[in-house]
Amino acid sequence: MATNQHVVMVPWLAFGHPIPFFQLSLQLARAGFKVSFVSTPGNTKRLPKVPANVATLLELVPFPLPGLDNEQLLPPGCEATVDIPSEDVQYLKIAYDLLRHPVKQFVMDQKPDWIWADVIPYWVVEIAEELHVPLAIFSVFSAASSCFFVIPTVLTGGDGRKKSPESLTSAPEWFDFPSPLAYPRFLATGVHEGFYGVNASGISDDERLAKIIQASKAVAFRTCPEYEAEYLNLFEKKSSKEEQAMISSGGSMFKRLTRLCSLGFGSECKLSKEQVQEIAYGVELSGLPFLWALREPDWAASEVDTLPCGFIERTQGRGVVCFGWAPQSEILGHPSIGGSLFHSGWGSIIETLQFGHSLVVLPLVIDQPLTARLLVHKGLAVEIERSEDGSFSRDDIAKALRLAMVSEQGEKLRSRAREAAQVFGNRDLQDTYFNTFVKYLKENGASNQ
Ligand SMILES: C[C@@H]1O[C@H](OP(=O)(O)OP(=O)(O)OC[C@H]2O[C@@H](n3ccc(=O)[nH]c3=O)[C@H](O)[C@@H]2O)[C@H](O)[C@H](O)[C@H]1O
Repeated sequence: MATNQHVVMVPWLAFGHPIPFFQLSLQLARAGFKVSFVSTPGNTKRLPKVPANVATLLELVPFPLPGLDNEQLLPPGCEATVDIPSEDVQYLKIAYDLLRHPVKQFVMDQKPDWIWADVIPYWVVEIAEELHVPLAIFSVFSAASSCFFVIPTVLTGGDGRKKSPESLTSAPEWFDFPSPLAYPRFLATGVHEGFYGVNASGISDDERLAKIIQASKAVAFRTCPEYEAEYLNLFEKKSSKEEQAMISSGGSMFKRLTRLCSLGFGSECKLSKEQVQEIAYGVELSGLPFLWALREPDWAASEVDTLPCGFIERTQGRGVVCFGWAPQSEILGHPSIGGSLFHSGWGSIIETLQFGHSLVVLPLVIDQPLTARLLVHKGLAVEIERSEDGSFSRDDIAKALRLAMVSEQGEKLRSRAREAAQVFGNRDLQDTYFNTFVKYLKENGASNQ
């Protein structure tokens, strides 16, 4: 059995991806694997420092993002979705796809035991096949979201039928159990276009995912059966893949629920002026203390312009707005945080539930409506009421925050969130899943072929 196997990690350039890939890389290095984490110089600089005790095993491999000819499709220095408007992500994919060349050379030189890829770099398939390196996919999405989109025929090597926007508004026909997963009408068209639409990169996200999944020996999910066993079983039943259930590295258990609410909307959501203002008025109306991680949006001339006039002054002493990239994981682990208002990004959900926080969700893009539906179905979150056109009101924001954080009828929600911490923050459980994952790697790596 190979010892000190070498794993090459290839995450996508959206921060909900490199962070879990980095956490997994750290765990593998601690387990004695050599890990090469491939990204761009700007992104590797934004990751936490590699601890000294694994610095010889975990290497960040920064490949400069190739320039996109002189059309300046991407402003210089933009290396992640957080740096650009949503409509420019297609150009980031073009630049990212050009990394296939340095990555192929690296794999040729290093001869690793594994390539573990994300859902976007479909070109790793050709590299893995040509250089005979086992390929697998690490899904930073939940098993439920993956089951919703990965059509069974794709899993068995057939063509993925492109679903219609209408079909996204109900649970897929291949779900053999009742499921709340579905998109509200006001998001279905946008999500459909984002996943199935062909963009400037020349290949749609669903085709990228299908190519990688079909060529992968295994699929690893950042989750656990205690939360979504029915979806993990469905995925396994519909595919010949083995799948490893595991959860991200947990933090310390959260002991006390106090009333400070943290707000964050991930790295991909670009909130409009109306949305930011309505959220601000809602937080103000709730009367709750808060900490808001707010990235300055493109439409604001300055940080202060982002918020309603006088908001900072009126909430002085009760709330803090942290502009720019905030240390979210650390904030959530702080004993004064009692709950979170999030966009329902899977990474933030895992980070929140491991501390037993009560959750208020405002899903906006990609898989968020699905992860929100499942959280509400399991009694772990309250979702902000939305109108037909997707808009929401400050009153609904305030009502949901008070229900989740302080009101009597929210006690059941809060106690369920505390119970969820027994799973999402359970190190023993995570170690069990991780050790199963390591055993699989060692028994199926290149040197065992
Ligand atoms: C998986 C998928 O990738 C995307 O992730 P996105 O970045 O939006 O959100 P998270 O998954 O919460 O990931 C966000 C990650 O960025 C970290 N963070 C964010 C903001 C900040 O100021 N500081 C931080 O440290 C946060 O701690 C988390 O680890 C898609 O939306 C999708 O919905 C999600 O399921």
